[in-house]
Amino acid sequence: NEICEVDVSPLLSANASHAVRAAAAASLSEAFAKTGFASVVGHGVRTSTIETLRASAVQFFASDAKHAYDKGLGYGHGGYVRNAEAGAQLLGDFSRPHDLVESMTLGNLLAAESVGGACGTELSGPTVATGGGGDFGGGLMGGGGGSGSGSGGVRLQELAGAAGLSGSCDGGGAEETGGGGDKGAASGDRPAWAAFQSGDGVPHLLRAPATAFVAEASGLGDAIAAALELSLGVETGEIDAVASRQSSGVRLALYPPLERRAQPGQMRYGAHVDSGMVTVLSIDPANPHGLQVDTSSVGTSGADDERVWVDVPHVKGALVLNVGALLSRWTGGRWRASVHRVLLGDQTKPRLSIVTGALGARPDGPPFASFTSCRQGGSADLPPVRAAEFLSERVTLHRPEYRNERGLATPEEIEEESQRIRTLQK
Ligand SMILES: O=C(O)CCC(=O)C(=O)O
Ligand SMILES: [Fe+2]
Repeated sequence: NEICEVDVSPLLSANASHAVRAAAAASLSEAFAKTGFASVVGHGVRTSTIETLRASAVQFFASDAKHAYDKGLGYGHGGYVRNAEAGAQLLGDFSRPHDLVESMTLGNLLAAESVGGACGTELSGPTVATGGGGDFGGGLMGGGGGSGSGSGGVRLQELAGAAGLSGSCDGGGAEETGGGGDKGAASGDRPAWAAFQSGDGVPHLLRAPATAFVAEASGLGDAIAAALELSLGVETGEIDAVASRQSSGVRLALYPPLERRAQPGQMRYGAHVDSGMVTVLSIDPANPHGLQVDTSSVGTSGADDERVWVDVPHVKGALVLNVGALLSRWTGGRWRASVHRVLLGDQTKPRLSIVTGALGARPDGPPFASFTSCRQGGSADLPPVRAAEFLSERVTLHRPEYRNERGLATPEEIEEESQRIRTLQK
């Protein structure tokens, strides 16, 4: 398989020799240069931590209480959304129905580091995803500015009450799926929904497992920075001026079993490139198929029939890392932001992805074109961009309502916008 497996443990260890670190950096950098993707082991996240978060997420999505986290604002405001993402729009393709995914975006899990995210967004304005994840998914899971979670308490309580959640929150299965931590809070004389309200927008059920996950994944930011330094010759100071090494958000994406046939052209996640720096993905071991990467060199403006799709293999214990559009720009295209998609796969089974980011763009960073060592000095250079603007625009691009929100009515207007979008990344 063309998706390389890389052991990044030397990049996380202070004890490894320079030669060993340089070799690991070279492997990761090669993978990012070739396909933009790597299956990474030695990443520092315990299997039990991933399993615990996975079990809690399954329980969360199985519960009606998830609707209390839907702010009613669609994608880009954090919290829970369903059928509210259209990944193909990130490549300027407005012809497809929404993706068959529901997601819960949690930002600001590491309060002291609230701005870290790697996933793409990390912005804190109300128009941006508050969750971390960074680029995840489609895009963005940004690091998580956390602002979107304010006001939560009362509204969540009202919503939960209105939704009649004061009984059990399980809907048939939550108790069995276990994850542990929350049963105590959801039993006894405390209404079940109360368990979902603590933590200012982060369900109690998810807070500890998601926080453990991002904390353990935090070494990956250093690993990516080390790879930039050792393999691409980027200066440490330059990295830290535009990027944060700590992601604080998570995006949980559930592709539910299909109840009816998908519409023509519909996918679990349409072909897209991620938006931010480096996305970190835990693939569902119970339903690992579906994620594919375009290994052709046609890039973002290629036609569908020119693409060469390769399955991203499920490597036990590995996390999948992939490069986003912003980091690709900033490395002068040396690291590729590859087009990828999630096919329907086994539609009878759910598929649950856990997404965060490693290395996030600083939301307050200056306009930036590329690292000095990666500068091409020619027409191939893309102009400087401010991460905050770049990422928030891409957050809104996920929204199926984008066309209407932008007032794009005629085929010509849509085509013009599509072409503009395709020039946003290398
Ligand atoms: O769920 C997956 O396997 C990948 C999803 C994805 O590409 C994304 O969230 O950016
Ligand atoms: Fe993606």
